[in-house]
Amino acid sequence: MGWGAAALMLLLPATMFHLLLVARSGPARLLGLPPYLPGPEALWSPWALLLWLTWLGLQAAFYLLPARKMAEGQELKDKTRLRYPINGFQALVLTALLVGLGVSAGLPLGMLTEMLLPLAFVATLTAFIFSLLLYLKALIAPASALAPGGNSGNPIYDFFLGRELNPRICSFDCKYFCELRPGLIGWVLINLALLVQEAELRGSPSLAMWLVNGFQLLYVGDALWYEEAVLTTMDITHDGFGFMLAFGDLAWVPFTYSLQAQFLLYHPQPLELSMASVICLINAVGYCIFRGANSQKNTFRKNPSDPRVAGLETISTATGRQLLVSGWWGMVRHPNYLGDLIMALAWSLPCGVSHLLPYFYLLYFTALLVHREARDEQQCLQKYGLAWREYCRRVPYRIVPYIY
Ligand SMILES: NC(=O)C1=CN([C@@H]2O[C@H](COP(=O)(O)OP(=O)(O)OC[C@H]3O[C@@H](n4cnc5c(N)ncnc54)[C@H](OP(=O)(O)O)[C@@H]3O)[C@@H](O)[C@H]2O)C=CC1
Ligand SMILES: CC(C)CCC[C@@H](C)[C@H]1CC=C2C3=C(CC[C@@]21C)[C@@]1(C)CC[C@H](O)C[C@@H]1CC3
Repeated sequence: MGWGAAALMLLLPATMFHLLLVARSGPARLLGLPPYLPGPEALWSPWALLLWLTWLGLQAAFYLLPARKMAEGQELKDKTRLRYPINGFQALVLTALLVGLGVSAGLPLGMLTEMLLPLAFVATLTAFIFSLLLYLKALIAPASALAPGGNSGNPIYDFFLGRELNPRICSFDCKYFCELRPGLIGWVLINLALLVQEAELRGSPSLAMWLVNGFQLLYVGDALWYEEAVLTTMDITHDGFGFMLAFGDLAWVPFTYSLQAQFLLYHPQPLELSMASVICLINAVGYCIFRGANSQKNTFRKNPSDPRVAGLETISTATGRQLLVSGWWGMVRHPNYLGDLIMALAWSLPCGVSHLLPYFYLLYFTALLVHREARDEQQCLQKYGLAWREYCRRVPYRIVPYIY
């Protein structure tokens, strides 16, 4: 258990650095060796540390600004509910304004692309230090504040999974903040810097770069616009906050999810307008399924008699909650994952088919969602018992109709 966690703590950062190095190498081979091993001078930069801490501080300040709404989380073990500010989209807009002002005043945004390696290094370092502090904080937390997993007694495993469910400093919720702000907004900022750098190098950004930037901005904008929905995800309601999420949120998301744009900067790809239109269509189909499914479930969970969902067929469960068996949730048991995967494909296609590297996200994400789906099934079976079995009988496919 502990060995597996230790191996992942080495393997995940190593994979991220491998991707960063390979993306800028000539052959850009996903499965090849990295072109060189970076020395300390390539990884460590006090400027990167300063920039990273400023970024975290800025996003924390945006988090603390008055919110348009305060949302309540799920009921906790001690029957209380935490309150969360809904101002993530506001943070995105404020960041965009600030960056826009900076660029018009001469800020060399494209230079950020030269700092990706040291920035990824300080983000990884922060994730380690932060997880250690969270582990120590959990030692003095009451038992009711601990997560169901992550408290096995094996320190390495617990450090990796995270012991406390909702670690907070006063009203500042560390996990909720990290899940949506610095990483997701950082991802689109890195994409933008890559676009600016491409314009500087080649006169204008390529069509492929525009598509990748546009699609991923839509995804991040959507996540922040529907921020409240994250409060019902297993990351917030079930998982502790440890190295896996801290590293995932702060380092993995910004530095590996921007891989397609990184690849395009160093390996420009021609893209016909007709092919670009097909890719836009694929992204639109994926987005409609993803958003349609997520909104249908959220609307239903908030108010089952809402006219938009009142006509859908349902199964009653012993808990008093119902499960949808028609509409998006009657097609497969995770229609939102299907939409997300179709979008992942559309993000890679602008990079052409000559390299496997830009398809890394699609491969990793398929594995992540298959694993996540299995965990969710387990939890739903525990929660809903026979009613869940009936749902599985009525809707036999998990993610892809007639395939899986
Ligand atoms: N880009 C990325 O890296 C990632 C993206 N995602 C995306 O985040 C979003 C959230 O995903 P995730 O948190 O995994 O899970 P879901 O949003 O799919 O939520 C699963 C929960 O939905 C409820 N549910 C399941 N089936 C039904 C039904 N038939 N009717 C009503 N409710 C049902 C159950 O909870 P209950 O009954 O308690 O309401 C279940 O636990 C997804 O769109 C996913 O694609 C997720 C992970 C990573
Ligand atoms: C480092 C590991 C391999 C795994 C880390 C996993 C994390 C990167 C993801 C766990 C759940 C996530 C969610 C999102 C981003 C990725 C992480 C943090 C979203 C915020 C993406 C946008 C969606 O609209 C909502 C997602 C919720 C879960």
